[in-house]
Amino acid sequence: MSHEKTDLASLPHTFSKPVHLAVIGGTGLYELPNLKPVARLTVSTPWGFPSAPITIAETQSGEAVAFLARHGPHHDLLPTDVPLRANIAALKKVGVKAIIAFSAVGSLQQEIRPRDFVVPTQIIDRTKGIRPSTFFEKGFVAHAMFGEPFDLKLNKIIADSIPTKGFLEAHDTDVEPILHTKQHTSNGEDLTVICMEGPQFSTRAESKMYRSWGGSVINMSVLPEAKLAREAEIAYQMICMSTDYDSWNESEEPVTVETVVGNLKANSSNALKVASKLIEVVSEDLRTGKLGLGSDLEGSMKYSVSTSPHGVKKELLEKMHFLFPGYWPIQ
Ligand SMILES: CSC[C@H]1O[C@H](OP(=O)(O)O)[C@H](O)[C@@H]1O
Ligand SMILES: Nc1ncnc2[nH]cnc12
Repeated sequence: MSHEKTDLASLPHTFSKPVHLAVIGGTGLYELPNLKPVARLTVSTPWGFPSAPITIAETQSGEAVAFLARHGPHHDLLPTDVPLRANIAALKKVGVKAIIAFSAVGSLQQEIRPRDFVVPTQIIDRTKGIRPSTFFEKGFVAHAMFGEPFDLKLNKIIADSIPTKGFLEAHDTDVEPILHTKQHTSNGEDLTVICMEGPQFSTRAESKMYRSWGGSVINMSVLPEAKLAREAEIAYQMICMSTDYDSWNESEEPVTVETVVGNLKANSSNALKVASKLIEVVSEDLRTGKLGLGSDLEGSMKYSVSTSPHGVKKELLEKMHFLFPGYWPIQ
């Protein structure tokens, strides 16, 4: 169902209830047109403004979901320039406990075909250390756990709710896309997303090296987004939408934006289908607390701090209170 187009600028700028679930849209996914937008929030954070105002939309059954376009509504932010701390902090402020993040990726494996979807379980960092990657700073030191970079409960909900075959639709071809999950790989192996800096794509040698490292797919977006969500105690899972075979596959032209864009339309419409299904399932879980989504992260950062809070500068603690109200008393 596509919803009548609403003039987003005319929406209220406040929303009184906390919103527990967020969808981050990547390349090709700039809105959730099948949901009814009910508010558009401009959230100022100690780390600046997010990539775009956050749209609050409602499902037919009245569940509220927050939507944020990672590269801005007109895709004018390079992967390196996405204000990730502001994005995650703003979502935390509206009450988000779980994030489903979509990303257009290159495939590093023959069996992951363009237009297939992948739910990764591991990450390898190939960014260049030029993206601010933590909410903490000199004067207040903390170390979040990141051995499992994605939320395992969210990962399982996705694998249980979306069938591997028969759910994603073929568009203008007869090849039906597949959803790849760790649960459905023959040997239960991790599916690994390599995160590179970009904005240029990889060389063939790099692409082959990533394959030798066990990489499944490659993008420019999962880090530090996933790290910041973990620090903010938000359950986070990325859903990767394959658009190309990157540069390793010598029987294909190395990836170009044209190839990526060619597959985006089919991917975006499948992403909306996946998002609609997951919004219902995850919202219900967050409402009933059945699986306790996000609950195992609650309070985790309180015990991850190395600095004694007594000597910490007041301004720094005030900044931290934006994310963790009440964790460390301000004297
Ligand atoms: C346009 S291809 C490269 C671009 O696409 C992906 O963006 P996103 O993850 O936001 O969908 C990839 O990470 C690169 O930023
Ligand atoms: N081959 C690729 N490398 C990095 N990011 C991508 N996004 C889509 N395709 C990609």
